[in-house]
Amino acid sequence: MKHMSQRVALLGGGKMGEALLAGILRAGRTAADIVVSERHPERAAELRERYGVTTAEPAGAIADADVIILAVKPQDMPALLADIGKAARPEQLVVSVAAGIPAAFIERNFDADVPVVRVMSNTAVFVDQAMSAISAGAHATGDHMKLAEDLLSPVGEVIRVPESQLDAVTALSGSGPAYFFYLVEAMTDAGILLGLPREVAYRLIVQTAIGAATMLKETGEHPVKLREAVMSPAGTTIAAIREMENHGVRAAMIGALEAARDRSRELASGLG
Ligand SMILES: NC(=O)C1=CN([C@@H]2O[C@H](COP(=O)(O)OP(=O)(O)OC[C@H]3O[C@@H](n4cnc5c(N)ncnc54)[C@H](O)[C@@H]3O)[C@@H](O)[C@H]2O)C=CC1
Ligand SMILES: O=C(O)[C@@H]1CCC=N1
Repeated sequence: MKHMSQRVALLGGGKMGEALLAGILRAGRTAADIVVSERHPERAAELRERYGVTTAEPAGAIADADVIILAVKPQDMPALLADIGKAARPEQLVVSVAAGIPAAFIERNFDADVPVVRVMSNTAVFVDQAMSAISAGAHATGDHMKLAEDLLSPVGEVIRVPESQLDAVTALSGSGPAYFFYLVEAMTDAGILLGLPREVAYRLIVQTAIGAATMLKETGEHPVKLREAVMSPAGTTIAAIREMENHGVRAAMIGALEAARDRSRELASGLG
């Protein structure tokens, strides 16, 4: 089936759900082919109004779907699977964007052998600059993985990883946008401390971040080389880098991402 005519059921209309909905509509899918299930009525109404999609309860939403996207919080996944476990069919593809929820957990909540592809994406889906990693569950074939790639590639980059790496992926790129927003916040505060108006500081930093990311992506140079090209001997940059090393910023980042990976692992514990 041409993937653009596939019918999609999106279960969970929150931040990631809306990012994906907006993205797949931008990619050319029609609202008529998408049914959203969102348990908060006012949120469901907002999505109907904004995107022209229909909404339904989970079991109703998946009835005619070719692809079922699970975009609820990990803690809400067991209840959602209880709602759709008997209705999901082997000819459908389930795509779960939930952090930490193993494909095997999702599979064993279905009566049939339903193919599951896990995805760890991020909110940059909103601007078609997402980083998505996908992993196959036990019943997912190469065709299912291709289907998931076709769903996600219009909204960003897609890579395939073993499911065992998805907790680390969540720490790096799933949560990753927040680390950069946090850094921008801190640098903006520094700009204010140094006497710049907030909006000037913010504009300087955001464009510098875009420039640095573009240099990393387009030059293919190692970040150490790119950093050394900025660091003039006895100059301003090395003065800042020394302070960062003195404050253990590098170790803090490593510890922070390890904590995110550990939390992703914890999300799976106690699922039953
Ligand atoms: N927010 C992010 O940047 C990212 C989130 N994720 C994952 O995406 C999933 C969703 O995260 P968010 O969108 O941030 O959460 P959210 O809380 O914004 O959205 C979840 C939505 O699902 C709805 N929901 C819950 N149970 C439901 C049910 N049984 N039927 C219908 N709707 C139901 C909630 O009302 C809520 O609107 C999570 O599993 C998260 O781990 C993955 C990558 C990035
Ligand atoms: O913070 C979280 O748990 C979700 C998963 C990755 C980004 N947001």
